[in-house]
Formats: sequence, C-alpha cells, structure tokens
Amino acid sequence: MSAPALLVRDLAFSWPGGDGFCLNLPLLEVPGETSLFLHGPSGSGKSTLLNLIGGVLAPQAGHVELLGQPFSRWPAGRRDAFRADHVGFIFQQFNLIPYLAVVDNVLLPCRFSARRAARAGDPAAAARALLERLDIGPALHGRPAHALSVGQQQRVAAARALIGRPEIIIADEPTSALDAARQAAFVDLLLAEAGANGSAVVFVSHDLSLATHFDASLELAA
Ligand SMILES: Nc1ncnc2c1ncn2[C@@H]1O[C@H](COP(=O)(O)OP(=O)(O)OP(=O)(O)O)[C@@H](O)[C@H]1O
Repeated sequence: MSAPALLVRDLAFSWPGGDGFCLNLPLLEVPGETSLFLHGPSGSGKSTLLNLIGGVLAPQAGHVELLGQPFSRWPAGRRDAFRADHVGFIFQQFNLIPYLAVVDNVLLPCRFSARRAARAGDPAAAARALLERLDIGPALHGRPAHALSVGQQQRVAAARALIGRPEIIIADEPTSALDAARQAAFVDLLLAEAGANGSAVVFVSHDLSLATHFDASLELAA
C-alpha cells in the first residue's frame, strides 16, 4: 500500500510569545486521492495547522509526513523545494500577481519546480486547458489578474494550484467571498480536477454546508 498523502502524528504547536494557544493533534491521516474538510471556530488553529502541513511552520513536538517523507524534520530549504514539487496552495486572498497575465499566474509553479513543469507536459498548453475546464475562457487568459472578478480570480488560483498535478492540494478558505451556490460549484470543480489528477485535498472553510462534498471532515475545537 502506498504511503498516505498526509500523516500528522502527536503534533503540538504553540506560538512563541503567543496568547497561550496550543494546537494538539494526536493523529490525522489523509490517504492519497482523498479529500478532507477542515473546520472549526475562529482561532481554533486552522491556518496554523495548514502552515504546519505546508512546512511554513515547524512543530515543537510530533511530526508531519507528506507522501511518506519525514517532511517536518527537514530543514526549511528542503521543505520549500519539496512543497514546490508536490503541494499546490490556494490562499484565502488567492495571492495572484495583480499585473501579471492570468495564464502567467497559472504558470508560476512551473517556474519554481522543474517537476511540475515536466508533469504539465507543455506548460502553456496545460495552463490554458486547465483554465478552460475551470470556465475561464481564452479571452481572459491574457488579461492582468486584477481585471478579473473575485470568482474568476478564485478559479485562476485553483488552476495555479493544480498545474503539474501536485499530489496534495491545500486550500485555505478560498470560497469565503462567494455566495453559497458559487461556493458549492467551485468546490465541485476543484474536487473533480483534483480527483482527475489523483491529488489529495485538504480544504478549510467555516461553511459547514460544504462538508458533504468531501470524503472526510475534521473539526478543530476552540
Ligand atoms: N503569527 C502569530 N503569532 C502569534 N500568535 C498567532 C499567530 N497567528 C495565529 N496566532 C494565534 O494562534 C491561534 C490560532 O490562530 P489561527 O489563525 O490558526 O486560527 P484559525 O482557526 O485559522 O482562525 P480564523 O478562522 O479566524 O482564520 C489564535 O489564538 C491566534 O491568536
């Protein structure tokens, strides 16, 4: 059996000089090609956990394995390289480069990772095909990202996370600016594309109505 996409064991993290908050997670396993919905009240540690999973933060105890690798035990530079190759991020504010064309925003991960570029085949063609499947037509591909609507920018951010078929997609509340019908439609599109790529998905949202779209869910307590 192949290693899970994500395995968290006996994790403990508190912010240095923080307000006493401590995140404790004895076990979390996300098998490859499955989706996890992560929710919990404001301040329960969702963003902190995503930063630990993505290797932006390192735990004080326990560990995070990605694809069977002892990711959280590696030095930051090695984590950065592994993340670029194997993890696609969708941020809450999307973090698109505003004056860069839509298609060039989608291509960014292929510039930071030779593996992602190789897996994309012809990266420019892959970016355009992905955008079209996410309902961003060719007329928008050359526009600067800032000239798109919030919903369109969100789908561009999803295309950027998906290009080069990373094994893990991490999404931090990317739907909060949308109405309920659009949120659900976005989640379905994202999960369909991730499923076709064989990617696991970890998705954070306050909106519990989205939980039914995912294979499993986890609530972080306040
Ligand atoms: N950079 C930081 N420095 C110190 N403490 C922090 C930092 N970021 C978050 N915290 C603290 O960690 C705890 C968890 O915050 P976190 O942002 O992970 O929660 P969250 O569940 O994502 O919240 P929200 O739903 O409001 O985004 C809070 O008590 C917060 O004050």
